[in-house]
Parts: sequence; structure tokens; C-alpha cells
Amino acid sequence: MNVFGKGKVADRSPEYAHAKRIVDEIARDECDVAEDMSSLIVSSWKRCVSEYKLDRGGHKGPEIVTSNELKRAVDPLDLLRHVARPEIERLMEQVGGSGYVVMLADPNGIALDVLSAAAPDRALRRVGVCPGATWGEEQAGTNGIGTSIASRCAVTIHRSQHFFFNYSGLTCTAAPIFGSDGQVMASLDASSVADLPKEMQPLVRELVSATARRIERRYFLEKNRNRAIVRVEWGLDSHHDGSGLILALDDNGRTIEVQGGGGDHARATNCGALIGNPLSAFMEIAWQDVARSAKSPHVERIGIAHLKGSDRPCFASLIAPARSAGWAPSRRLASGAAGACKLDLDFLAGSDPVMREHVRTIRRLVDKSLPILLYGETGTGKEEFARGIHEVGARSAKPFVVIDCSSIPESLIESELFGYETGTFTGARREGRRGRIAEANGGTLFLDEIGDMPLPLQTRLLRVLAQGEVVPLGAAKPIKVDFNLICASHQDLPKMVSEGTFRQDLYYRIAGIRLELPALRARTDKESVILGALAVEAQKMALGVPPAISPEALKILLAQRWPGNMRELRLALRYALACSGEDEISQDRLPNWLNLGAGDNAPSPVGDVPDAPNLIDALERNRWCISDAACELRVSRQTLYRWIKKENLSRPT
Ligand SMILES: Nc1ncnc2c1ncn2[C@@H]1O[C@H](COP(=O)(O)OP(=O)(O)OP(=O)(O)O)[C@@H](O)[C@H]1O
Repeated sequence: MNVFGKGKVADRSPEYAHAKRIVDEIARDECDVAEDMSSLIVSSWKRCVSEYKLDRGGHKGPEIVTSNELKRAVDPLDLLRHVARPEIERLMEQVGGSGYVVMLADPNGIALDVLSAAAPDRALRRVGVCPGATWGEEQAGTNGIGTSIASRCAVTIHRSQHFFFNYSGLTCTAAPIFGSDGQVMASLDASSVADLPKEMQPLVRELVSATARRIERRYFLEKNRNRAIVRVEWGLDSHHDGSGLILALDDNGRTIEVQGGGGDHARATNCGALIGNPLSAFMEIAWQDVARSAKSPHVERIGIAHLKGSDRPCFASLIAPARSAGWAPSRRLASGAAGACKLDLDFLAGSDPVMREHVRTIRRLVDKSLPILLYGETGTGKEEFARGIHEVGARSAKPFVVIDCSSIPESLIESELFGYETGTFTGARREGRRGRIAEANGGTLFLDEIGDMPLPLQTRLLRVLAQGEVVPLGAAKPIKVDFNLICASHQDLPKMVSEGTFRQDLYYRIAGIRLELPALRARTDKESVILGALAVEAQKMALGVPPAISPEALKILLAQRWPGNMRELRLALRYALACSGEDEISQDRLPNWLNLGAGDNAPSPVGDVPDAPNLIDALERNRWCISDAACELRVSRQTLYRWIKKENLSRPT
């Protein structure tokens, strides 16, 4: 066999020795790697030679896809990436200290997310450990991601076990992530260039595999968040290592989706045979019992059962639907100091399609020096979102400076923003002041309510943005500044421009990316936003696990108009938590300033056609404003128009 294929490298070179070893091992059909890995690696080498016909002499490094191709790879896996994030962060905490970089790749091996404890090692970047790098076996030969996808197994590819010599400094451990249909959805990889003891590899493989199983579960639960879920476990650890089974049931107790775990018993179960069948067909559990338990807000053990095809009794527990459990896996909070919660972009976006699109836009364009303008009603979370943007950018370690243009007295805005020199005016501090713009140097400047900035200051701000320097009051020399700019407004700035109250040139300087944050009442994931906010408040009040909300109380919260948006919701939840502590939040624990009758009047759930009097009531309550009435009724405007037409209603003159 030709050792180098088409490439030409000197006979004595290490590349040659590497390739020759592979050829010899393929011929011998064995190699000196750990027993359990040898056949996987030799099979992969064989594929590289015979199937993909890879040229061992001419490999330059992984192909990097274009940004459009990366976007196409990222989009279908949006939900998976969202739920995987906290698990990947946890894995980073476990292995990051040993110099590992964690990657999540799509089923073609394209790296979508790359996480490292510090800035990735130069050696790692040189071999292409970066988003967009293609690690499919067909392109990159034997490697962690590609081989885990091709072999459908967790693998460790240690140094010279890589097919291409370029990668022989790397140790990669990867595990495939499976969908409930058994297809590989992604691959999770931990790679390092550090000289790590070989004994560490089985442990890292164990951690990566367990993380992959947990991601599969989270993904399944998120997709089926409004269904009753039965968890089947054979051992005490099944829950933690994800080796059991989970079933999603429809309203009649039929299994509609099954996620198999990695454990022996789960593997031995014919998951396909469970689909479409009632729970009682394969478990000694009556659906009525499950349905009754589903009303309880807590995870309940519903008994020891026997699953056909499995030789050991299992434990079945019900995870009540997310609605009543107050449980929102993807809205996990990153905790900071005691009581402090970091609401990252994924948490803030939830599963609302508009918000998710915003997050995609931000991730694509962050660090491209484009100023961002956030629109939204008061309390929609503009400042929180701006903080989230700062956190995902390259300047996250630098300051995030907030200036609320509406709350600083006009006479102070100038000195606050631009700073002043020593002794510039009476009342000034003796040592002068740097000014908030200069404080943001290197980081992000967030100008809240920019529409409230007086016109003369708009002119000065424009100069700062155009020239990249700020002149403090009374100073002779300008100071160079470089920051990312995010502005927010609840006002219609283009309208203000046309009315002459906002400078047009400034508008075009600040509005590179324009994003409107939806009002709480218009969000499609209102319920999970409420539950997420409850978790935040519970954490702030040191309650730990948030208490459940009764269905009646939840209905009332869902039916509110929330003019103060998240701020108002938080206040209501804080009130409710203060009243109920760790007990379930019932209707009578909600503050009396909410519209407590709203839950009864509002003809939820979506799709229920209200009768004509109720429809007229809702329209009149909203002065026949179709958007507002549609919000209250929790339907789209189109649906409301259809109902109006059906009932032959017309607006009174
Ligand atoms: N998804 C969320 N879950 C929980 N709390 C949230 C969420 N989004 C925002 N908040 C909280 O709601 C409050 C209002 O958010 P924020 O100040 O970011 O809104 P804003 O749009 O900037 O308001 P304004 O226009 O009045 O300045 C803050 O206390 C914030 O921490």
C-alpha cells in the first residue's frame, strides 16, 4: 500500500513514520491502544483509506465553513444548543482546568460552539479548534468528533491515533448526542493539547458521555414540555447519568415519543414498540393514576413497575407537565454571588421565536463594531438584554457602563457623561472626574432611554462616536475611547427624527442593529417566562427550588396585560412568594392590584372560540383595538378577525 497516497514527504519525516504506522496497523488489524478502543480506531483508519480516500500527505488542517454555511448548520440545532449550554458549562467546570476545550458539533462534524476556560490555546486554534471547523471523518480523518459520529460511540482519539499527522498533538474525547429517533443529532467533544496522563482518558470519556446523555434528556423534555412525562429507571443513578428511559404521553396516555438512555436495560428495551401504545400496555400502571398525579406539582414516584422486554423491575416516576411543575429546564439560571442571578441571553430569549431570532442575530454580529439599538416597552428587559449582549462579546471582561439618560438631571448629564477637569466648576470634586464614557473604554456603553437626551448633548455624543474621543469639561486634550455602544428607547426614534427632537445623524450612528423586544403579553412563551421569573425571585429570596403555582393562579397571571412587563411581573411574584413561602402559590396569594378576575374571563386556552357576548366584552374592554384584544384572548390578530367575521360583529360607530 502506498503510505502517503498522492502527497510527497521525506521518508525519515515524523509524518512518514505516522502514516506508515497506520498502514502497518491496518494490515495487522490491531494496534497498541486500549483494548476497547483498538477496533474502533482501526476501523476508522480503514474508512479513511478505503472509503474516503484521504490523502495523508496533503492535509493542511480542517476546512472552515463560510459564515452562511455556519448559520445554516446552527439554525436547525438552535433548541439543542440552548438546552446544551448549561450542561456544557458544567462539563467545562469539570475538565476546563486541565486545559480542555469543549466543542459541540452538528451531525456533519461542523463545530458550532467552542467553549474554553481561558482564551483557546494558540496550538488549538492552529489546528482549527474554532466555530465553523469541519471535523467530519470524511474531511478530517480519524478524530474525536468525526469518529464518534461515524461509529455512533463515545471515543478517545489520543495524539498519533489521529489519521492526519497535523492532529497528532491533540487528545480528543467525543460522544454522539442522539435524538429520540436514534439519529445522531450532534457530537460533544473535549479536546486538549496538554500532555495529560493517559489514565485520565476513561474518566473524561465518562464525563463527556454522561453530559451527552443529559443533553439528550433536556432536549427531549424541552420539546415535550407540555406533555406528561414518565421516567423509567432501573437503578438509583439512572436519573443522574441519564441511563434510564423517558416517555412523553399524549392526553390519552399513549406514548408518543421515547428517549432511550445509555444504560443496559434501556438499551435492551425495544423503544419503537412502546410508541403509539397506552402506558398500561407495557407497564403495570393505569393512566388514570398518572393523570391524577399529573395534577400534582411535584415529581412523584408512581411505583415499581415491570417493563415488557426488561428482566428487572423498574421505578416509574411522573414528571408533571412543565405548566404545573413550575419546572423549566432550559431556563436554568447561572448563579453568581449569593442571591444574585445572571440572566443570560438564552434565558432571556426563552423559546419566543422573535427573541430567539434576536439572539441568533446578536451571536452572528457581536464584536463586529455595530452599534445596537433596542426598542421595547418599559420593563421588557432591555437593560438585561444589553448586559447579556456584553457577556457574549469579546469585551465581556471589561466594564459594562449604564447611563440612564432619563434619570440624570439635564444639568448633570454633561459632566456625568464626559467628565471634567480639576476645578472646572463650583461644586465639582477637587480631583476631577473621568466621566462615564471614558469609564466604558474597552467595554460596553449602554445608553438607556437615549430619546431623553437633550439635543445639545446629542451633538456632543455624535462627536464622540464619530471621532472616537471624548473631551472632559474644562480639558484641553481629548481622551481616546473605544467601546461597544448599545442604546435603548421605548420611544419611536424615527418619529422623533421627523419631528426634529432627535438628530437624524445620531440616529444613523446608533442604529446599526435594531431589535424590538416583545411586550410580555405578546410573548408566545409567556408561561415559561413566568416560571423562569419565579425561579429568579425564589433564588433572590433564598428559597431555593421555586414553589409551584396552582393552575388557577397561573391562569390569572397568563391573562394579565402586564403594562409594566417584566418589572411588574417580578413585583407580583415577589409579593406572592412573600405570602406563600415554600407553599404552592394559590390564587389568594396574588397581589390585589392584579386583575384577579382575568383568569375567569379570559377565554383561554388558545383556540377556544368564545361565544359572541364574551367576544364583544373582550373587544369593548380593549376599545376595539384588535391587537390588544387578541393579546388578551391569547390568539393571533388573524384568528380574532376570523372570529369577528364568524360572529358577524362590527365596531359600534
Ligand atoms: N426574563 C426575565 N426574567 C426575570 N426577570 C427579568 C427578565 N427580564 C428582565 N427582568 C427583570 O425585570 C426588570 C426590568 O428589566 P430591565 O430594566 O432590563 O427593563 P427595561 O426594558 O430596560 O426597562 P426600562 O425601559 O424601564 O428601562 C429588571 O429587574 C430585570 O432584572
